[in-house]
Amino acid sequence: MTSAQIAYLGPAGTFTEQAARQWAPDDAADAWPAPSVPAAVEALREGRVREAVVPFENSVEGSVPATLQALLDGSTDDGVRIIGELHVEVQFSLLVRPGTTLGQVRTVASHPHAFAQTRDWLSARLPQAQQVPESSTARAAQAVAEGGYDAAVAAPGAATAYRLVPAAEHIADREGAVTRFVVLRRGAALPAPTGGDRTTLVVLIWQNRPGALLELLEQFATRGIDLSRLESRPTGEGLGEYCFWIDADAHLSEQRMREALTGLRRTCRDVRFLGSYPRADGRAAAVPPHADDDAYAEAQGWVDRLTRG
Ligand SMILES: O=C(O)C(=O)Cc1ccccc1
Repeated sequence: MTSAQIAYLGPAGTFTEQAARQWAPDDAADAWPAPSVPAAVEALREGRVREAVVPFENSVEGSVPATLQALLDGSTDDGVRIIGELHVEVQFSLLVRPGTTLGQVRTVASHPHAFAQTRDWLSARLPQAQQVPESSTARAAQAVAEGGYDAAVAAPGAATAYRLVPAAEHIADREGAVTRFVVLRRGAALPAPTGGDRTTLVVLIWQNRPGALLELLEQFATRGIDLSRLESRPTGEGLGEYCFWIDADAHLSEQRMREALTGLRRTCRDVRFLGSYPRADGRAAAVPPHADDDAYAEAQGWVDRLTRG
């Protein structure tokens, strides 16, 4: 692989490629289709690419475990940060080699998230077909072109790249499914606050301490910070050992977020900061008057005056 500007979950024709093009249209010609999410993140850690675009979560199926794991796998401070996010509406087609009919399909390949979003359609229309997970929808389409499977659940646009044709289109069980992609950089300056930002954290609480999760949530609640995502994931250290993935609707440069983070650092076993970045939907955060920077500055000034006497 030569040095590229941007890595994405490949090969060509994935939804992640659509997200990468949307993020950096000028870098499209110099993008590297990584064979997996960990490979894309690794290329970033090794400085072979400037940015990596990876799928993070989906409105139907939830988070993409490979991405969460890849983000945690580095050293505690490898400098890899989320600097942006994108929402992409995904549509699925069943792609086959020209001449294959629906009735001839015995094996279907795709990314597990694509299977999850077309489950009802596949069980109604291809109840006998074997479903084989692949690293991405486009990898599945490529494998169909190579003769490895009869069909792939993939983006409509993948048909052109692999000379396939749709045996069925619009096969998602729910219309309007949205996938959230994140853009990663290593050693990047913190993106400037916009007033509609998000901070992603991974927090380990002390086990066997009653109220530990409540204490974690209070760090945000008392500082007027809305949480848009909270997910517990196993740490891999044993049954019952969990970490919490949190998206908080505030930027690290805001005092309320800095104080929440200080509180987490004091009271939790471990805190990983994965980035503060603008929300894809551009929605401004509703900051209660008691939690804006002016309120913090006024209160801090009062305490300082009391201290000085
Ligand atoms: O496999 C792809 O094309 C991806 O980009 C991952 C994915 C799979 C299914 C829905 C959204 C993203």
